Amino acid sequence: MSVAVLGAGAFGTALAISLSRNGPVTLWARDAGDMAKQRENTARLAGCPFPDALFVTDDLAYATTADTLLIAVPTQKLRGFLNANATALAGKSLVACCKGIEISTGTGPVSVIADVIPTAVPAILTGPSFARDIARGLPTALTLACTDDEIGKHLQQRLSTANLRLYRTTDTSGAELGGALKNVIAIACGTAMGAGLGESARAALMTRGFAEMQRLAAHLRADPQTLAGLSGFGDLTLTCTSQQSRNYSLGMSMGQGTPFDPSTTVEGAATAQAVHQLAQDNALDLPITAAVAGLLENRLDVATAMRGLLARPLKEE
Ligand SMILES: NC(=O)C1=CN([C@@H]2O[C@H](COP(=O)(O)OP(=O)(O)OC[C@H]3O[C@@H](n4cnc5c(N)ncnc54)[C@H](O)[C@@H]3O)[C@@H](O)[C@H]2O)C=CC1
Ligand SMILES: O=C(CO)COP(=O)(O)O
Repeated sequence: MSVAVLGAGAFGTALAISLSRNGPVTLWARDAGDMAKQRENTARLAGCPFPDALFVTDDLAYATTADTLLIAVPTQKLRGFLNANATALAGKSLVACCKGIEISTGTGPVSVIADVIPTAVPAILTGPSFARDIARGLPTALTLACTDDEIGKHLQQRLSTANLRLYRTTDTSGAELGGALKNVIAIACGTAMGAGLGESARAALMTRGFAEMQRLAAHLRADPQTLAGLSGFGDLTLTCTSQQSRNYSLGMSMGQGTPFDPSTTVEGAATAQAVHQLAQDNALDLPITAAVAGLLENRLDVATAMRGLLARPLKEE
């Protein structure tokens, strides 16, 4: 099984570095720039040199001769990327390596792939992992979700390494929801910590945020077990507790009232908007998501958002 990673941001580069410890891997970038010469992605993942088995190219036709393609572009860019390259991607195993819900459709990456490239076998690789940890070969466990279990088994074998352990599921819906929704809750947690509301408040937001994740997943008929696994609870834990997370860091800036670089990829911002819309359309009660959407759209300030959450009617857990 030959592998190429399409998209050379931090995560795509880290995956390509990690997988090339198993055998040859192609990393495709729109603008390969000096990466091939420098043998390093200095813009997105500085300090992580490329192994010899990693080949960098900006030739998509060449990269897509691999039979397994990992797509690591941000969720809101995925449809455009697929549409632009539909012919080359037809009939392939396409593994989404992004976390989010598309604003225009309210669906996740697996559904977007199935919609644009119906002949492809879509899958998703998701779970708790920072790009830098993966690139350094630190121990990591992720979820590989593919509705076709036989193909899922092949992908699990090929994409696991000595330090990157993949667990398998056929519940693509649960896996993509966990990865998308935890980012929204991480923004909420970062905001609380940035505003000095304390670690007890963060624990409350994580727990009640997880309840929101489960509520939406149940509504969309995802398996609750998936949400309790690496792609849900696991990634929620990592992202809500680490300043390495861009979602958490955006929240910290909002809580502190400090500026944040708008060019940073923060998937939870668009996903908060998409999920808030989904909740409204389906009469679902997702108050933390609503608060994050309100903060991001400047409809709410932090104090008002927190007061609103605390003043909700008391209920059973
Ligand atoms: N950075 C991390 O630690 C992790 C990131 N992820 C996920 O990986 C996805 C990508 O994030 P990062 O790599 O961190 O972002 P990044 O901001 O480092 O890179 C995004 C890359 O996508 C490329 N890109 C954007 N639109 C494109 C298009 N139409 N065609 C080709 N390339 C395009 C950009 O040029 C850039 O290289 C996100 O969904 C993120 O949630 C998942 C786990 C860990
Ligand atoms: O998804 C991630 C960790 O699992 C990376 O988080 P950020 O996108 O918030 O940096």
